[in-house]
Amino acid sequence: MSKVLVSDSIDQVGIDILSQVAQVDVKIGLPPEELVRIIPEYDALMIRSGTHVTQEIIEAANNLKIIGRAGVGVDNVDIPAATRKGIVVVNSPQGNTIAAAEHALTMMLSMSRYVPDANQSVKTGQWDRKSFVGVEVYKKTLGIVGLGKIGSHVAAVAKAMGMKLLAYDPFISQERADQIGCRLVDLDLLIQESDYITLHIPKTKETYHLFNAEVFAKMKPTARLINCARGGVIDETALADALRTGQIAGAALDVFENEPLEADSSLRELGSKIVLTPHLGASTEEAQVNVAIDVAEQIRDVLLGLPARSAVNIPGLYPDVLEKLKPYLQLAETLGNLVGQLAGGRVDFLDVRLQGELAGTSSQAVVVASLKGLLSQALRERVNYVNAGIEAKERGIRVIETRDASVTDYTGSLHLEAKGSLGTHSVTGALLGDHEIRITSVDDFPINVPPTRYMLFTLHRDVPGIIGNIGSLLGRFNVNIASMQVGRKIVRGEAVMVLSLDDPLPEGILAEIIKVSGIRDAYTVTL
Ligand SMILES: NC(=O)c1ccc[n+]([C@@H]2O[C@H](COP(=O)([O-])OP(=O)(O)OC[C@H]3O[C@@H](n4cnc5c(N)ncnc54)[C@H](O)[C@@H]3O)[C@@H](O)[C@H]2O)c1
Ligand SMILES: O=C(O)[C@H](O)COP(=O)(O)O
Repeated sequence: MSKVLVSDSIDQVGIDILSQVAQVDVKIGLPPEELVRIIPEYDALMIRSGTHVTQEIIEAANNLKIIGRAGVGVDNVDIPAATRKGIVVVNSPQGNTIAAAEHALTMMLSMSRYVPDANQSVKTGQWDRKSFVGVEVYKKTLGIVGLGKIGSHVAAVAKAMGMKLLAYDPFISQERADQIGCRLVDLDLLIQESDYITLHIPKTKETYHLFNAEVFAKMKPTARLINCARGGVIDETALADALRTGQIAGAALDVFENEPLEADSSLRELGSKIVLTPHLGASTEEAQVNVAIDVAEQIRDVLLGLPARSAVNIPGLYPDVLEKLKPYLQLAETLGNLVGQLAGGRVDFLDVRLQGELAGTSSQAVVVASLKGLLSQALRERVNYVNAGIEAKERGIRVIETRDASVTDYTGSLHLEAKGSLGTHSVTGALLGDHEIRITSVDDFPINVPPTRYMLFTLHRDVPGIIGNIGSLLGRFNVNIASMQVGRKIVRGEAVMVLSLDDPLPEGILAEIIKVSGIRDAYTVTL
């Protein structure tokens, strides 16, 4: 039975789903060295933002197939290391959208009306109505940085509260911003004109300390900043200075560069100018049920050999695409394996040509499947849909994709051409009505054979006697021929012969085959 480690607190509904297919161990708050020690036992790891899945942990994770992040942000997982190791990483892109958006709005309002401080004052026996005179958000300008799922929901609610909306997001179209009712502007203008700025961006190289001393100097002195996205997008030391010196009026933070926030952080000493919560954006009952179900189902599926619906490191393999392309992916893997062996080791170029009906489909998954097949001889079970692209890149394989919808020999066909240590070779394949794979050309010679485990390909002159000579040679070595076919472009010109064999070719026989008069070249392939 598979084993799943749950190392952050997740809703019981997730544990129940995982328990259908695996032994589930819940161990929260493990020190990193303990995680490194026990991770080899596990097939799957389920986390939230509390567990940092470092390269060291991934390298030790010799049985791990999937890391499930019950939430959105995967910046606490070393994705390149997981990808290289062939571990699929999944998240729940939408399960906590509403919770996070509502938390940002809560922070905006409670900061504006001093709710946390007023509450504290009443609870400590006071009745102070003078110190907590707030400001309204109505008719104020809200600058939204990152107009994705959470930013868009914040925009919809803020609009209903009568706020004017500005947005900065270099990856969002004007049309989308118009739909949401936001004026798309550059970051500088947003910083200068906003009364409130709310951040809904991921933490990346580009967004690290995006809000820094220079930015605070440009903000209105009455402006307030909200961050329910990720710690690290704000320079916290510069923010504390800006609040202390009155450069800006307030801040409300749910996320921090280091979590838990250090006990002596200067952010804790800014009184009513700042509202702080301990990363509670996703902490609603509804969101926790959503993300636990979403991610536990994906872990269960992957452990059962099914695809994941929200993998962040499998290019192009969305469930609907996958369902349609599944038979073609098998074709691509088989042809990739075949052309890789014909081209010899050290392939440095692969052309993936999608023909006929296939030319109209999303090619990314077909390319990944072709690469998986191509690399399977070298990497065996170490290569999968997760790491095929990165492995190919690291081996310096240049991949190009071409499309030719005009090819109509079969409904859809795939042509792969590879250049390797044995020169440039190509294969084409198609699917029959029942999804059976057919190899339909080798080095542009037309054939029609199903792939089999052991195959022999020869390039020869189309003259009498060759087929008989090869047949008797194989007979002498006790190799049984299951089927044989010749493909040629012109009579008595060059031709290829394809033999399906019941047994692998014994050592040394290929050299004997090449010596047969008329044979130019011979290749043996194991699929
Ligand atoms: N506080 C919490 O508990 C909590 C909960 C959920 C999500 N989050 C965080 O909120 C953030 C947003 O989540 P989402 O679901 O809306 O993600 P999303 O992917 O839907 O939206 C992110 C948006 O940021 C934009 N973006 C990327 N780089 C940018 C840049 N340099 N400048 C401006 N915009 C940029 C993208 O184009 C995208 O539209 C994430 O960091 C996520 O981890 C926090
Ligand atoms: O990215 C997210 O989904 C949020 O930051 C939530 O994090 P959490 O699951 O640790 O609450």
